[in-house]
Amino acid sequence: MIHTLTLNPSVDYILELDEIIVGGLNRIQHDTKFPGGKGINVSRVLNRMDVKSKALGFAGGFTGEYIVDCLNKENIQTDFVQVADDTRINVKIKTKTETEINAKGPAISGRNFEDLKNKIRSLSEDDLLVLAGSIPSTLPESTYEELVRICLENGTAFVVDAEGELLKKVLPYKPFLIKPNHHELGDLFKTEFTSAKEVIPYGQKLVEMGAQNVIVSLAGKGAVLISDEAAYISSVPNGEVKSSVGAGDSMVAGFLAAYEKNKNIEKAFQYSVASGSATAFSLGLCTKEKAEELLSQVSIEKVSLKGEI
Ligand SMILES: Nc1ncnc2c1ncn2[C@@H]1O[C@H](COP(=O)(O)OP(=O)(O)O)[C@@H](O)[C@H]1O
Ligand SMILES: O=P(O)(O)OC[C@H]1O[C@](O)(COP(=O)(O)O)[C@@H](O)[C@@H]1O
Repeated sequence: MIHTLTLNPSVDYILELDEIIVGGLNRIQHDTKFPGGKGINVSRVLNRMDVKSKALGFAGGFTGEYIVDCLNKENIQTDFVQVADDTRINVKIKTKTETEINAKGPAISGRNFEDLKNKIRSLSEDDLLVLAGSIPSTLPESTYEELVRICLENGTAFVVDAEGELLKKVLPYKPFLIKPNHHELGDLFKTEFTSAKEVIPYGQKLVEMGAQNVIVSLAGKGAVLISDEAAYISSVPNGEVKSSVGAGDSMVAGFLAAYEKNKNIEKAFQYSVASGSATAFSLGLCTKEKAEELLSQVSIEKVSLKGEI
């Protein structure tokens, strides 16, 4: 079974208004809240795609209760470690552009972390763990590395969607999939990208460092999948972006949902991009119907890499 891990979940509070007056009183035209955090978003999209998953992580206080409640109401199984402080609230301000204010999150005690490790220890080779998002500030940057070592011991495959050192440190353990966006990839290699093609050699470096499959998303400019066999460049559908919060997570969920059905990397990548765009074109996360409606607009070009690495 797929398990998702959100070490720093959030209540995502989305505020819509024409413009924001910094230092003034702003009245909101429309507001919504969602249970958020990258692993939770993956579980919610998987559920919409009829794939069962269990959401793990840390949750505390009234905000933690809200998240667990929302997930259970959607029929998503949860097994969160209860922490003393409140789960964070992340504010997403949608004007003509999107501004995100992500809070730090609660403190995690040594006991909390031990409890979580015991839950990861209970996974087997029939399971897959998705480790996604930032970690609470009280945990060290080696946290994901420590957890994927447990996966390796138990033969549990894993996927990582994280930035910087968190991501770098898990590569030697051979993640099945990683999904940096082009900014995160640029930060890793101290460079910038303007097109999908430019990303390929850097994706290949991540494959050399251990990743089995690397998806790099470039928002409206397309996406790239790189493995040791080939690279695929994808177009993205045209549409009006309503909110791109969770678009990256929808790509991870779409990829896993399709791969579980057909074990075909190229088709899973196409479904992944359609799912990301379906979320970008929605307020909230995509539905299966919306993702499938966009599928025919996602064209994939295969680029052979044999002998080029
Ligand atoms: N302007 C856009 N037009 C179409 N699709 C988009 C747009 N912005 C984002 N997406 C979809 O969402 C995916 C993830 O977006 P991106 O911003 O690159 O990732 P992340 O959410 O991880 O930062 C893209 O690959 C694409 O499928
Ligand atoms: O847009 P993405 O990258 O898919 O992820 C969106 C999710 O990530 C968050 O911004 C949290 O991100 P971090 O875990 O990296 O702090 C949530 O508020 C939101 O639900």
